[in-house]
Amino acid sequence: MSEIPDVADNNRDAGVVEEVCGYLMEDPPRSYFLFAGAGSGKTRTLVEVLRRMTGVVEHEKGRRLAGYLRMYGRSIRVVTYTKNAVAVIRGRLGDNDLVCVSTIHAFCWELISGFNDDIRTALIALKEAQLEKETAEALAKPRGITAAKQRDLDEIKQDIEGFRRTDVFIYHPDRETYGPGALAHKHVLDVTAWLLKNRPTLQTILKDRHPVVLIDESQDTMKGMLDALMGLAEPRGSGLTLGLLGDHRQRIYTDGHSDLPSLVPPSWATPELQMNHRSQLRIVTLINSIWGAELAGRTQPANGVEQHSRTEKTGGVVRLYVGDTSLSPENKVLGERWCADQMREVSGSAAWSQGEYQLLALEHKLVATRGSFLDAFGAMALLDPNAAAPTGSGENKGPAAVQVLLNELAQLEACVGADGAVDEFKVTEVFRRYGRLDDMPESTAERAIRVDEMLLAIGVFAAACANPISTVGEVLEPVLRAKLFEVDHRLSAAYADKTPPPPVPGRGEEESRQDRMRRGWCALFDSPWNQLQRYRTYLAGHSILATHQVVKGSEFHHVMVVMDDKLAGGNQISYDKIFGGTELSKTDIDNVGKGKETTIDRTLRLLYVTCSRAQDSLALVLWSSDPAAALARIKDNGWFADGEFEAIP
Ligand SMILES: Nc1ncnc2c1ncn2[C@@H]1O[C@H](COP(=O)(O)OP(=O)(O)OP(=O)(O)O)[C@@H](O)[C@H]1O
Repeated sequence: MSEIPDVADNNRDAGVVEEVCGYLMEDPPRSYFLFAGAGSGKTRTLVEVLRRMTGVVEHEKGRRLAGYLRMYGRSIRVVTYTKNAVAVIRGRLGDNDLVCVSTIHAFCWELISGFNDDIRTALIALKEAQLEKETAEALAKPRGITAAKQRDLDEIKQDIEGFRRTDVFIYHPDRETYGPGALAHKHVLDVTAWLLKNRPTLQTILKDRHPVVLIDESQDTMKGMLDALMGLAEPRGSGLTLGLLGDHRQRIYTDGHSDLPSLVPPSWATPELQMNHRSQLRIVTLINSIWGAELAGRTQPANGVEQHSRTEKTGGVVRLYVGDTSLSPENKVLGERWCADQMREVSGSAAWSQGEYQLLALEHKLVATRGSFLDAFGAMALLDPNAAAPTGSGENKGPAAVQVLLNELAQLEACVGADGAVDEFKVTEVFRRYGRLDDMPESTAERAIRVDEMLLAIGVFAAACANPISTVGEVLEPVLRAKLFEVDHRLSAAYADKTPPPPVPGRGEEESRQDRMRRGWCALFDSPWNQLQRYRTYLAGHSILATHQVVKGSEFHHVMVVMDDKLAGGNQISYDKIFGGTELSKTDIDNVGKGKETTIDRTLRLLYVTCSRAQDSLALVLWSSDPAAALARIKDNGWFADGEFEAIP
């Protein structure tokens, strides 16, 4: 074959940048939905469009648009899903005052901050609608409004009263805000969506500041905001032009619209990227077949662009290994090691034997088991189920009450050598960083006593850290006794409380928040200290272990996807159903009948996202409740060729 068709093939999307620029510069501009599949280089496309539209790259119409934006003090708004994506786009664009890039939370807050009366009205309207809906739903049930339900309804009424009494609302897109008037992240999106629909002034402000809004990962963007913006962009020429980038096959959050492509108005342009620049051919064909599969229990349409791999990426290895889910966690880890050895052989890549592959697991608990920090993770999840695990947004801080363990003590531990020796210079730096040297006693004698007390405590701390069997409680003891750092009052109170943990609630039994927290504290103090380090690494996203949900936008040469429904909890996802080891449930069948989203739909998308992270080789490990049945179905469904799947011995 000559080289010309190859180049042409790899460049099949080359015209899309110009095509999109064309839509945005038509008079009036035309909104568009860019279908950008996995690894299609959507960030690059977005940046290239922006560079042309703002006159960075020579472009006649772009120069005119830049002049117009500058004259009216306007800019193009780009909304991304994570802060990381903001940094990537800003980095690639350089200094460009005609483009404003932010997350959706920062965008919304910029629009509404300071409009306290409007925020209050919106919050009250939203809560009143919720109250009305929940009351009607409860009344429709045979038992009517139960005592527990009444408590919930009263809480909503109290919230409404609280809003009425609030003068000023506060918020920060990058952290939790506390205290009177503090808004939660979700509130800010709901309020902005409500105001954009109901307040013409805000509509005018938006159009006046940002006549063009481009939204990345639109399949996962909160429905309410998307609806409000799509409403404002209609009819064409209304003063707001929208560009949505997305891939509905990669939707993994429930916030987004379930079938965005079908909602796109017919007047919009729908350009498509067909290339997958990331993965080798075999991986691209696998993800194409996964998406195209006709599976029992599937309700979502198989619409979307069939992807093409780059012409030089002709290889790639995929394997599916199936084992018995009733094995112990230890045996499963051994089984996964066996799979990695097989991958080493079939792919010829040493990365598989050197632990240099990315393990993607369905669930945080599974990751914590594989990463040997289950006790610490379990305790954190009891203390604050919403903050214990990393999330897709990159906001991974862990429960607020234990921050001293995750920050100050981690830094203090870094001053301790493997032999338990303490680097006093570094220790002083850590104390200075946290302002702990500011209020040392004035008098020399008292100062010397305090220094001795601190050094003694640091010595005990260092010895406890160096001892591999120390618990969190043991390491914490000298820190609290000598008041080395400022500690959240909940942590010190829990430590001082020596009552035993309440019993674990039975199946279906409700547990009060206090009991759950007390169990969490006791479990945390008893957890091995060395697990915290692994937990911190995981939280920060630096671990080779990750859950499917947090790998949005990432890519890795070698990927092992571990699928174990047993550890997943809940019934939102089931790989075993997709691969045939478990039958569909009655609810699944009912949902299919009603055309509602099913477990199969959700799982298929998660599988699509995880598989499409791999560049060169991909191992799927399924822990099934019926490995023989699953293997028989896998043989039939055609995703894998003979020799590409086998049982884990
Ligand atoms: N035009 C191109 N030519 C060569 N390589 C490209 C091109 N566009 C993107 N790539 C490479 O392909 C890979 C995937 O690109 P990128 O991560 O931007 O895709 P994406 O569309 O954001 O994917 P996903 O939605 O799956 O996260 C990257 O390694 C990138 O450098």
